[in-house]
Amino acid sequence: MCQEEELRSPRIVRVGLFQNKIPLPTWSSIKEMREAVFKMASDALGLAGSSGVNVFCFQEAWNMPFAFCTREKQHWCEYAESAEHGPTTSFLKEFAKRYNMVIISPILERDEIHNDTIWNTAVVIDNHGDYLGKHRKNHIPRVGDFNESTYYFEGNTGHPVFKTEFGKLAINICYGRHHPLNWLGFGLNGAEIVFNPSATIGQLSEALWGVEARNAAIANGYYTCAINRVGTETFANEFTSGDGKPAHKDFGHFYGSSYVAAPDGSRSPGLSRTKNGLLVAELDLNLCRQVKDFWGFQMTQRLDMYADLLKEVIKPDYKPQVISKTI
Ligand SMILES: NC(=O)NCCC(=O)O
Repeated sequence: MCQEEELRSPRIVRVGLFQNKIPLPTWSSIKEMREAVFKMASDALGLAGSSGVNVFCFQEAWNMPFAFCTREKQHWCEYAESAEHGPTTSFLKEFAKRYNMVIISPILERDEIHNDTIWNTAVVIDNHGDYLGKHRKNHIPRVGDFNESTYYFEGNTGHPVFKTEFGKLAINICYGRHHPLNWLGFGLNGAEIVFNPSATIGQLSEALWGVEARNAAIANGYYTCAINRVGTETFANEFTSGDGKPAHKDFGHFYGSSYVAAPDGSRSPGLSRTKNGLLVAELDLNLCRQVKDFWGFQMTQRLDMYADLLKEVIKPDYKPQVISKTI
């Protein structure tokens, strides 16, 4: 619970987390899909705008089927677009300006300047409708049907924090939530809210979902906003999971359950496991410093000691520091 302070006024920010099913079957044309998904987004953004949301975030790869399970290149790579000037960013700029709202838009990015490379990228549009910057997913899964390394490499944008009129924001895309150092990186750069746009399924990760972003909020003294995709996506062609089981056409159930966690360990209820939804939560950013002052996790974190350890561990001739009884 955030306390009143003598010297600082409350810094209230309203966040909007949107989880959505794809509105059309996966085999629809890209043009039809784009039209339908943009229509759905307009409604969600309108609702967020009328609810006074200051920062809105979509789920990972929100405007396309989560097709990476198929390992097919044709069609799916056509969804990739410029972060700066692509159709999705152009579409969202208007809404950001109209509703005075920062919009975080995780998309499949195509970087035409660098040889048409493809990335998993979150685009940040500021509340004046201007492109502010982008972050590329740092950790790419190689687990189950999450065959994302077929499409793009690990990101090369570090741990950027976007300074906005509504606080210092960062984005830790999906699988990056399993990496405590990734969360730490955004904290070290001063993030006050870290969004975790995701696409993950029941059998794989539901047991971890409520723990990881919440723990990151506690450990790093910032708010976290975990947003998961929702629904079951079925594809035209069968694919295998490399586990000896029969080929199949669907990925499993994306279980939604988006939520917000605070640096004091409290959290919001989660959205539905099966339905689209917009979670609106009001945060007082002053809580970040209050929790840091109280617990002292940052003051006691001994970065120098861990920096030395990491420097040693990455050496090819590193010998693990194990002490055993010699006879
Ligand atoms: N999209 C993505 O990174 N999913 C990986 C599965 C998980 O992290 O739960």
